[in-house]
Amino acid sequence: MAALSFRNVIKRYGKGPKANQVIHGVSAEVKDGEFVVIVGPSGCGKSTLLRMVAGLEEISAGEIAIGARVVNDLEPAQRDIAMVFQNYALYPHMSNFDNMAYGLKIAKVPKEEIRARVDKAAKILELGHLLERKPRELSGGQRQRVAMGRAIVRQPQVFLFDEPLSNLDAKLRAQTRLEIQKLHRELGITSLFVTHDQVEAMTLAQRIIVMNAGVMDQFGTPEEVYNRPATTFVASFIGSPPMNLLRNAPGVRPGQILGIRPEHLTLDDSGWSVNVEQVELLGAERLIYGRVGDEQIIMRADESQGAPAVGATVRMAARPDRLHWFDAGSGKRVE
Ligand SMILES: Nc1ncnc2c1ncn2[C@@H]1O[C@H](COP(=O)(O)OP(=O)(O)OP(=O)(O)O)[C@@H](O)[C@H]1O
Repeated sequence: MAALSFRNVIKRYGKGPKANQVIHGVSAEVKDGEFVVIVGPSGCGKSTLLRMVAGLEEISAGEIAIGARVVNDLEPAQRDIAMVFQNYALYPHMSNFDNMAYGLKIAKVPKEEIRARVDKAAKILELGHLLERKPRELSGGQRQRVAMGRAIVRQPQVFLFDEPLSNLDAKLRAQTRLEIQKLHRELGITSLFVTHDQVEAMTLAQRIIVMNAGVMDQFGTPEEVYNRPATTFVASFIGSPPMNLLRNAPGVRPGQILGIRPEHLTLDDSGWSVNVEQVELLGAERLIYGRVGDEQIIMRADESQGAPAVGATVRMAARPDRLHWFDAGSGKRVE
């Protein structure tokens, strides 16, 4: 196991004046044994960051270190990492056992040791009875577990996961998420996990890196990212429905943005006047969509608050201890 350091990492695709810089100086220290999720919308650079750790992309400037070793110039095979991909990348003609054993065979690990390591991984992943089958004879979730098994047997310093759950249906995704958590508890291997899914990020991560167009906007625990978003981008990316960001509401001065999560609004006679445009019933909760002046506002209400009629005018107030203030120019949180 090892810590993982990003030191002012930059990535450009292409050379010369046509070069396209996509990672703009990322610095972060992932602790030994930590599970860190990199999250952000499509194109923000999360896969590029992961692929630079893996050695599948060159690092244009800066350093990546695994433990005490700077890995910039090391081949992927020398980096002591194992990667789990979205599309499993299993060999279809090999049994699941051979798929899991393949990397060890190449590395000339003795046969008995291969058997022992594969059996141990299969036990952790509950794959024991499926080892003699081929990948096509498994479900998507089972295939993903074989892919994880192949990574585990290598006993790497660092696990890299590139959207490994995105091909699974919702139920299997939730189940595999639990398995990955269990795996991390048992093995304690430093892990970097890329996803565009904020729920996955919030539930899996010990800490989250939120990427915004090649810049790391925040690196913090799920609680920090949710309760103290560093920028308006983080505030609107994490949380569903997103945080309300108001520029023109009464009480907001020019140059400021006021952030309020939908669950921190209440119907209260002292609040803003809001025209209700839509009400969505979500089981025990309802979402009330409305307008305060020319801005949209969303409130999450429980049953006790009743449901206003569409077209009605209500008053909404924010919990004063749950206000977030941002600078309108930079989008950064103002303390
Ligand atoms: N080989 C390449 N050549 C040129 N540009 C690239 C290359 N690979 C990625 N990019 C660009 O780099 C940026 C970051 O891409 P990257 O794949 O890291 O994003 P991502 O956050 O992982 O997105 P997604 O969730 O869609 O996979 C994008 O603008 C992309 O177009």
